[in-house]
Amino acid sequence: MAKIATITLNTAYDLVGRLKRIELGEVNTVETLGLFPAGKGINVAKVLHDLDVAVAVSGFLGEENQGDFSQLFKTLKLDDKFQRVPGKTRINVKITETEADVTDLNFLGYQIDDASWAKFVADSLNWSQDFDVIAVCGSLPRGVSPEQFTAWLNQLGQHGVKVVLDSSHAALTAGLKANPWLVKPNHRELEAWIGKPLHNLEQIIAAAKQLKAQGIANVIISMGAEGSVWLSDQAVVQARPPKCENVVSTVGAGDSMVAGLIYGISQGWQQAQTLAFASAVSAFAVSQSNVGISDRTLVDDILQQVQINVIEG
Ligand SMILES: Nc1ncnc2c1ncn2[C@@H]1O[C@H](COP(=O)(O)OP(=O)(O)OP(=O)(O)O)[C@@H](O)[C@H]1O
Ligand SMILES: O=P(O)(O)OC[C@@]1(O)O[C@H](CO)[C@@H](O)[C@@H]1O
Repeated sequence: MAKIATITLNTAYDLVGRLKRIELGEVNTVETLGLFPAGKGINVAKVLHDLDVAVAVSGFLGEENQGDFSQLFKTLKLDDKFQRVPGKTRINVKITETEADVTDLNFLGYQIDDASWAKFVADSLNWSQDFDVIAVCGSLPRGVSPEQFTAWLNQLGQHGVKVVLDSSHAALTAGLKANPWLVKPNHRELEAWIGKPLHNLEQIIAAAKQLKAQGIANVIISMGAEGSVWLSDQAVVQARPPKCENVVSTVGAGDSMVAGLIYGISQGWQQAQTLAFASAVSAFAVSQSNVGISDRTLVDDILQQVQINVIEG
């Protein structure tokens, strides 16, 4: 069985709620409440755990409010390789409006000093050699520069480990320079990378091909309810999940997709089967407020409805 780790450099508590409509400048009463230890890599690990896969988790945690994280790792038996640093892990606020998308308020968290970063780099390069797949997910904390991130990712990929990158903005741009083994930008992130709007699937595939050509073996572009497309050395495959009619929260949909991809790859599945499964896991994710697979039979039901289209290969 493949050994898998996820790394979240900028962990977060997610404060998740729902209301009809946000009135800017007014007092808004939020109808539901959830507070979850999260951050992209931790979300990926939670989903993999629910699929019965053993996972190690790493990155940074603020020592002042680490309690719920440490508890989660114990409960889920995740191998805790997090480095504790002075200060607090940030809290990110996610509000779903009944007839709109999620509004994210992502706060700034702890500051990483040079000594902490140097320790993390040395430790992670050491333990990473025991792993087959390492997913590096989310934004950079304050104190870690894009250049430092690229240099570390380059080293991480040198021992044959498959590096999966799921990030955005500066961390994505910097991470892409290290040519990870697999990346999963969404449609908007791909537009930002190429520097122009992409209006249809043809344009998205053309841009993704350009990204792949720089030396990335697997490029998966997620497109929200429209599904996703995966370019590998073998094929270009598109997946369309059934549209979720009752979207509760799209927070973590991308993370669930990454977990589903890693799961299929670690099982040795073919590209189409892996993408179909990842699509089902992510489509299921939008029907709930927390991240994870609470009902595997529902995922299997969705899987039956995923449409797969081999575009090339
Ligand atoms: N409304 C929906 N109905 C069905 N499936 C969905 C819906 N929204 C998202 N998905 C599934 O989730 C996948 C990832 O969604 P998306 O492209 O929004 O990722 P993302 O932007 O990385 O997400 P995140 O909000 O977690 O950062 C999609 O490719 C699709 O399979
Ligand atoms: O600021 P980042 O690291 O890019 O994203 C952080 C975050 O929005 O990503 C997850 C959902 O994908 C949430 O759990 C978390 O709050």
